[in-house]
Amino acid sequence: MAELMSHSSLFLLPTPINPSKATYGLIVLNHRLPSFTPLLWKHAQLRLCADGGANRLYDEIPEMLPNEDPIDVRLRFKPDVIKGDMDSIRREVREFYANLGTEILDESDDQDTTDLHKCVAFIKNCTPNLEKSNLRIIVAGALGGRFDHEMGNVNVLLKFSDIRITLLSEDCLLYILPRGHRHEICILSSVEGPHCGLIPIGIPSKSTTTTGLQWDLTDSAMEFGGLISTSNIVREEKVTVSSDSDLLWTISIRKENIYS
Ligand SMILES: Nc1ncnc2c1ncn2[C@@H]1O[C@H](COP(=O)(O)OP(=O)(O)OP(=O)(O)O)[C@@H](O)[C@H]1O
Ligand SMILES: Cc1ncc(C[n+]2csc(CCO)c2C)c(N)n1
Repeated sequence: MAELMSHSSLFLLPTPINPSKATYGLIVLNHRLPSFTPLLWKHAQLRLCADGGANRLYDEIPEMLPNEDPIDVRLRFKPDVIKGDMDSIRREVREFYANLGTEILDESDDQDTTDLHKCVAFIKNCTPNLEKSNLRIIVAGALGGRFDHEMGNVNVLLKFSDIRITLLSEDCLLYILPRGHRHEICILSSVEGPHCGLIPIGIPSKSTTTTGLQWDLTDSAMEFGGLISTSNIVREEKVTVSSDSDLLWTISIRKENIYS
C-alpha cells in the first residue's frame, strides 16, 4: 500500500497553525510579489531573496503597508540571505541589506543553474539535520511572468523532488504530488479554490484516480497532447489523488480572504 502524504496550505492562514511542526523557508523571486507576502514572511523561519528578488522586497513590501514609514518596513523585512548571480539586484538595495547584516552570497560563476535553484540548494545544505519531511519551502513571485522563468521554477520542483516546495503568485499556488504516494489535500476553502488543475509534468500518466473534484479521474490516462485536467473545481474539503507518475497540483488563491 502506497504511503499517505498530506498537504495543506496552512501558510495562507493569518495565525500560524503548525501541527506538523514544519520549518518554513521563504524565497522571494524577481517578479511581482503576492499582496499577502507579509503573511508568508511571518510564517517563515528562514527568508531568502534570489538576486533581483531583493529589489522586489525593497520596493513592493512598503507599498503593501502604506500606513507605515517605508524605511521602518524595510528594516523589519530584512532577509537572512540574498543569493544568486547578482546581475539584477540594484547597487543601493545590495548595500542597504548588506549594512543590515544580510548575508550576500554571490554565485556569478554558475551560469547553469537559476537563482531559485541556488537558493533551494542553500536551504537544503543549511538544514542537513532537519528531517526533510518537516521542511517546507514557499516561493513568492514564481508565476505569471516570463514563461522561461516559470518553467525554470517548475523544473526546480522536479530537481529537488525530496523537498516540499510550493510556487506562489497572487492568483494561485502549485506543487508536485510525487508518484508512489497516496495524496490527501486538505482544502482551506476560505483562502483557496475552487479552481484547480492536475497536470502530468514529467512523463504521461497511465493511471490517475481522484476524489473530491467536480471532474474526477478514474484510472484515467493524462498526457500533454491528450487529456490534462485544467479548469477543474474542488467539490469537497478533502481531495485525494493517486497516480503512477508525478503530477503538478494547482489551486486558485482567494486573496480577498487573506489578511496579513
Ligand atoms: N518574470 C518572472 N517570472 C517568474 N519568475 C521570475 C521572473 N523573473 C525572475 N524570476 C525568478 O526570480 C529569480 C531571480 O530573478 P533575476 O531577474 O535576478 O534572474 P536572472 O538570472 O537575472 O534572470 P535573466 O538573466 O534570465 O533575466 C529567477 O531565477 C527566477 O526564478
Ligand atoms: C542550455 C543552457 N541554456 C541556457 C543557459 C543559461 N542559463 C541557465 S541558468 C542561468 C543563470 C541565470 O541566473 C543562465 C544564464 C545555460 N547555461 N545552458
